Amino acid sequence: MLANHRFTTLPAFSELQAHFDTLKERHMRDLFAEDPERFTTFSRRFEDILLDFSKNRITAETLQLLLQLAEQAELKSAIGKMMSGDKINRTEDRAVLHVALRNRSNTPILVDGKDVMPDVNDVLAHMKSFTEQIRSGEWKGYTGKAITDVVNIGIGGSDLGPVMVTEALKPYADDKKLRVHFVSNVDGVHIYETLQTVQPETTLFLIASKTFTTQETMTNAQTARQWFLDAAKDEAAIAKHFAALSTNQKDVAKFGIDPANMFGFWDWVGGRYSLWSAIGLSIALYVGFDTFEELLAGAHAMDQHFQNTDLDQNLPVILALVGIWYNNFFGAQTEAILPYDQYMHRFAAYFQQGDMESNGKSVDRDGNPVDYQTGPIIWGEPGTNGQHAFYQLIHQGTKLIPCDFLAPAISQRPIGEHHKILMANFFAQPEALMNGKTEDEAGEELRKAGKNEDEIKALAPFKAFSGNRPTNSILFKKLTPRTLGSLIALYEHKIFTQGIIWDIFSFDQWGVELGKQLASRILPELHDNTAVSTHDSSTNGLMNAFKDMRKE
Ligand SMILES: O=P(O)(O)OC[C@H]1O[C@](O)(CO)[C@@H](O)[C@@H]1O
Repeated sequence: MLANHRFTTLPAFSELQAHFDTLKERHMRDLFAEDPERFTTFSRRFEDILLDFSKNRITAETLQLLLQLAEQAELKSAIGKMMSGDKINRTEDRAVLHVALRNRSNTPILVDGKDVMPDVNDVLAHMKSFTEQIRSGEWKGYTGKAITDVVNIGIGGSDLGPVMVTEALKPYADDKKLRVHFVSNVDGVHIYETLQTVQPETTLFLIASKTFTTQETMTNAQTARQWFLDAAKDEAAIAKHFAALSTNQKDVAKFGIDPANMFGFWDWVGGRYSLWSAIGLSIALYVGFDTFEELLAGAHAMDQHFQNTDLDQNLPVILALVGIWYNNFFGAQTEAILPYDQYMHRFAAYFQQGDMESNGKSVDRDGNPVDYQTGPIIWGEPGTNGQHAFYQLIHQGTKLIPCDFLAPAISQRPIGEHHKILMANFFAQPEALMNGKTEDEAGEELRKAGKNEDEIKALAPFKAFSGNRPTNSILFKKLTPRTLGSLIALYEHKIFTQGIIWDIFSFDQWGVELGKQLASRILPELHDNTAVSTHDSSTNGLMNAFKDMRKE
């Protein structure tokens, strides 16, 4: 069981508040000027990953107090509890063991007294042999042809991780053994457009759903099944073209999927932490099983770092603490994740679910409403695209938006000057956000450009940048499977750390239930043209307008 505490009554919390008052007006430009060692003091390395957090509004004292906060929240003990299979997801009475899925050292991890590792290894072995059969062409479809396309049907955690990772590791699929497609939205457009691009006789469908009851996924799966049967005209052919990634054996069997094609996992794998499980089968099929294992190994290495490294050297802990500093003291509402790597273009979207579904909570572990801020709004797009879209607000808007910049030192696709240009931007943006530009500096530039003093006076306020806007820079050698695994685990553990310190449960997601319940109540009401009057006037009005529009 996790120990409860009231976040705002931890001794370090009030010390941080007092400290904040002394620091809030200080400019990072001055902090850098005062300390030539600032980069060394506020940067950490893990394998090929460098975290520079020196461009934050912190001093050595801030870091010390934040570390005390983590200690007072008993973070170390909480990490130990997660890693050893304690049922820390109390509202669902479950352990939280995505770390077991990538536990490459194979040390036993017990849940209810039973080591989970043999089952984990069995599923990995099953995934491996299946992957090899499909990729080698040994596995034949119902007309005797090899599989060329894999369609993963899933949503949320059963989609976002595989999408993000297959995009990120595209260079590792250069052998072009298989194409992968992802269908998530219940909007029929999504499955329609995907089915336009594949052939029944050479397509493998992966029905990815932890519960195997998710409305969107089951609707898409039934449509895919029907589309397939329209061509194959034989239910026996399903065994060659459908596999299930799920914890729900009963419903998988009901759907008609051969039990030999079911890849299981367990209730202690949270949906948004499941890409390491059977849910990652599309990844393994796309990049090959060895590459998938490297991804697992990278995550495992980060798990060990998180568990065994002192808090002040611990990358996930530092990221988490810096986030708390802005969230709870500066009042920042959002955090941007900005990868300068086109292959990582779904990284922010992935952690939108990872972070917001985990820490979007307003009740503490005692069941009391919290009187402080918890999880931030996560958003972001790859650089440099974002620079030409929303960075204006980050540079000159009224909101404080802490940003994480991520980039590889070595491009997967070194072409001409592209990577150096990309990296020049990666270095320039955090520098600009930190330093800003004073009105005097802006005026001087205008003077040099030939403007007269009246023009300078009129224009300089618009051309000035306040600066003092915080960033973390995460520079890594190359986006290898191992590094990607480590980066994902880095953010996962950041989320865990923040949840522990905020005294909330990060591994349930009750907030998604109400909308689901209402949708299932509304669906039957859409089946005929009868006017609806059972909801509030807005919902009634909208539903009735919908019915009217469809009459015309
Ligand atoms: O894998 P499943 O059971 O289909 O769930 C999909 C997603 O739905 C959610 O439960 C939220 O509705 C997520 O937590 C999960 O990742």
